[in-house]
Amino acid sequence: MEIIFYHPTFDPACWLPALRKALPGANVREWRKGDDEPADYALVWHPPVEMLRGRELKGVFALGAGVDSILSKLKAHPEMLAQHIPLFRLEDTGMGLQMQEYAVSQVLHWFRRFDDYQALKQQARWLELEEYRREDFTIGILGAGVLGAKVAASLSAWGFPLRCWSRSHKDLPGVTSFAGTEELGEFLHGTRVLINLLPDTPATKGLIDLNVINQLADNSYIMNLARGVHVVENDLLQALDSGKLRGAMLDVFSREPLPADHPLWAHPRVAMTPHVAAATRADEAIAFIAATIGKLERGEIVNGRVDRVRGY
Ligand SMILES: NC(=O)C1=CN([C@@H]2O[C@H](COP(=O)(O)OP(=O)(O)OC[C@H]3O[C@@H](n4cnc5c(N)ncnc54)[C@H](OP(=O)(O)O)[C@@H]3O)[C@@H](O)[C@H]2O)C=CC1
Ligand SMILES: O=CC(=O)O
Repeated sequence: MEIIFYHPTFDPACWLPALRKALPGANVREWRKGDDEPADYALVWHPPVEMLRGRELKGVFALGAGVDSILSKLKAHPEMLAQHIPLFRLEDTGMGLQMQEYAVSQVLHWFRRFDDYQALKQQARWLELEEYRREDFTIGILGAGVLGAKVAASLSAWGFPLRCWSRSHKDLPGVTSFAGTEELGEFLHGTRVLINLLPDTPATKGLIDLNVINQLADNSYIMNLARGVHVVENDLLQALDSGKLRGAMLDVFSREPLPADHPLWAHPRVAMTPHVAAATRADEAIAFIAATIGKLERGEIVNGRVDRVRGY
């Protein structure tokens, strides 16, 4: 079995030996420009078109959870990957726990008003603020897939009222489920903390705009852990300035790296991280890929296949 690997930033010296160990019998090589030798599987992130074009692969694995970049490239270059070649993505592989750490720590930060106390500290003011009550701190999670469900489970342990919004209804313990555009308004009404874990698809781009934000509870918070294109950044800034939103925690942006002159950098009630909410962990990703290839070779059912029409 021949496997080709391409990632613009991952170190092949770390990945290739680990892949060879997990897939004994497979020849794993780093794909380099000009390599058109046969391959059975490709493991990729932001692959050049010429790497995949014309290959009769048994499967392509995206080395991350989101497949928006590869699907948008495919839209521009449909010849890159024939429709019948299955595309897989990483399901959890350690990202769930990272998302839980991120979401829980930030929700508690807002709930215990550490952002307000930090602002008071800047003014050397000793002031006891009114406590927030859990019952006024409903958390709404956009996207209740692999990562959204994990985040919901971790917040549920802290006793917050929880709701999720997805395409289909979910049965998650302690979480009220809403589905489809017809239930979006009900989901937003009363939500105090909005956490975004949707995939980037034509249906979700620009979803978090002023219209959506205005339906949240007053003094609400937004945490974007998915993709920058989900949030209309000017609308977010407007809602922060009007006081509708109390704060935003952003991991992803419409442009990455965020340009140095972008107003989000300077906004006092915006906190941010540089797209690090949940990184691909080599060991767990390789275990998932090796197990999936094993199942594919044996003709078994596998997880993680992307529906290219649906877009995730
Ligand atoms: N910032 C970071 O470091 C990282 C960001 N991510 C982002 O997180 C995203 C989510 O990952 P993951 O949980 O694994 O993805 P999943 O595919 O498992 O979950 C996606 C969820 O979104 C829902 N959904 C999709 N389209 C719509 C729609 N139009 N309306 C309502 N709900 C919709 C799905 O509904 P249904 O269940 O009904 O199909 C599903 O619940 C990734 O696509 C990626 O962009 C991922 C990893 C790291
Ligand atoms: O943003 C990262 C991913 O895995 O998707």
